[in-house]
Amino acid sequence: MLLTLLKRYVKPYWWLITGVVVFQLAQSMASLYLPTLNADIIDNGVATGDTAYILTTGGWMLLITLAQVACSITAVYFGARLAMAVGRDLRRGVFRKVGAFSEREVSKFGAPSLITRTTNDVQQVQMLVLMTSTMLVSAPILAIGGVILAMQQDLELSWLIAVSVPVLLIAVGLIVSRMVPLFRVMQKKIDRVNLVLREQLTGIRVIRAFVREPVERQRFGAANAEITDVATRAGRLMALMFPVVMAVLNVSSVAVLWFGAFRVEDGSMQVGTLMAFLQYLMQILMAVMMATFMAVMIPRASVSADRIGEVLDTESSVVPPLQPITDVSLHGAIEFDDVSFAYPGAEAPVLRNLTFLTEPGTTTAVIGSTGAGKTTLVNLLPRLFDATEGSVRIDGVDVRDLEPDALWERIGLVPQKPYLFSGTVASNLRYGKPDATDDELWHALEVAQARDFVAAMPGGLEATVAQGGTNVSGGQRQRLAIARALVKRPEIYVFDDSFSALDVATDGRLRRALRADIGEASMFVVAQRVSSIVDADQILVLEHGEIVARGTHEQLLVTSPTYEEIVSSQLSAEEAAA
Ligand SMILES: Nc1ncnc2c1ncn2[C@@H]1O[C@H](COP(=O)(O)OP(=O)(O)OP(=O)(O)O)[C@@H](O)[C@H]1O
Repeated sequence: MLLTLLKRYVKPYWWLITGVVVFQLAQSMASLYLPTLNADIIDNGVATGDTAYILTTGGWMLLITLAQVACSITAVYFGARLAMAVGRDLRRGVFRKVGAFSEREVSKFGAPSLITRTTNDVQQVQMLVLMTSTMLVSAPILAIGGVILAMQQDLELSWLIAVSVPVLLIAVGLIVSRMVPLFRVMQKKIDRVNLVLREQLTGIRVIRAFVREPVERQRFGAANAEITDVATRAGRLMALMFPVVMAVLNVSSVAVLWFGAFRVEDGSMQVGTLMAFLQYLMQILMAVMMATFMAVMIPRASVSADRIGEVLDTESSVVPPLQPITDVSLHGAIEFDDVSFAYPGAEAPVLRNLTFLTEPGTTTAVIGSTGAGKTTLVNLLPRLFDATEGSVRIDGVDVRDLEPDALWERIGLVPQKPYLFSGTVASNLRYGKPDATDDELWHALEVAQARDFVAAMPGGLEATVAQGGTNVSGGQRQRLAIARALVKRPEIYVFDDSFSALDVATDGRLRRALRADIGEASMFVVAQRVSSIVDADQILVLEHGEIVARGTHEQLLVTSPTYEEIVSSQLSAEEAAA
């Protein structure tokens, strides 16, 4: 997966890769040339006391060193740009994919894991690109070139290379092989910490109310301890790497100097040659070390690439149609034709053989006990889920055949738990229609019975809204969400239990204003309270996923014992409260 991912995401930046390769090549060549000049200056300048030779060769060495540094910096610059670009594109790719997911896929991965995959996992791949771009070209050139040039300097001492390189490889290889399995565990542990943290933040009020802070602290502590434990084990191994490498490097240097000194003594080798040989051996070992760094990075990034790939390879279960119908003017006639629905993984269907038709411009209400399937029913309209059997049609067109954006543009959904985004009242209201004027916003607020409280907020339309709308009350949030749907002016409004937090008087005013304001649009209202739906053109009574009765309030009072029971239970509850 790592290779496939890299091929796909690195390819567009071929010019940056070319830059990296060219400058890496140049700086490696310079690195390889410097020890030869060094030997030259010692043997032909220092040894003979030729100052002029020292100065000219020294001048060349200085120039080459400067060029090497410049090439090295430029290569790193190109490499860093490449890594950042790949990281950005990957994050965008994952984000877009997740944006197209239906609820089914989001719950399959879990939101915290999707966040880790978009952030931490992408960062691992990005780090690999950065490291690779600085080492991939120079490491093999330094290793191979170093071996050739060292042998050229002195063939007899080259057995030292043959010994020290495998020793370093084996030592580092042993450490790396123990680190790799820890990485997979580590990413899972990060997922876990994210999950606990997220639950704590979203459920903070419940945690306080149930005095569960110590328990939650313990839960977070346990997740945190697990990640620390794995990270410590990986860190311990990583810490071992540096001393091991240094030990091999130092022992090899001493061995070269020891055996080289004998050859210098018997006159078969010059001091400069010995120094050059030593420098080449160091370069070779450094290259081997770079390779082992890669050996650490690759498996780690590979784990992350697999996790990113899983997301990228997952197709939304709500698939867009092959030949989408875009050119359609919807009037809002909704038809459920023998619709059944079961949640993924659940055997029993939540909705069973629903068949009904609503006329354009009318109000349809759904009532029933909790868990009867009301929310599930309305979620099928904007394709938050697709029907398992049967079809949902708008003006005769199956919602699965409509171009998804065309469908969503025409539906104004106010979910049971409306979500407000961080920003201002105005930015939230303009969510579905960015160019709406202030007058349009105030009008929508008026209809949603929200004008007064928004006017009283500091800044009015520009008043700050916290993430999730946590700085406004539940009822205010509901009314802002209704206003947001109204600003969009869709053909079909879906209110899922959107009036529950309103008092009966406000509820009544809001419904009257709504019906007058939305004109020809159709309305689908899920409600718990009979008073919210008495004037609906059609009421569907849902019981255990089936429509057990259908009609107007007056008709149902006569024909449906279930509806009559709901009405009388609510009346007696109101009388008891009075
Ligand atoms: N995402 C889900 N995965 C699995 N089962 C679900 C899911 N959402 C709801 N259910 C189940 O489907 C059934 C119907 O739920 P739904 O939310 O549609 O009921 P409802 O009539 O809207 O209830 P309420 O009035 O309490 O909101 C319930 O038994 C519920 O447990």
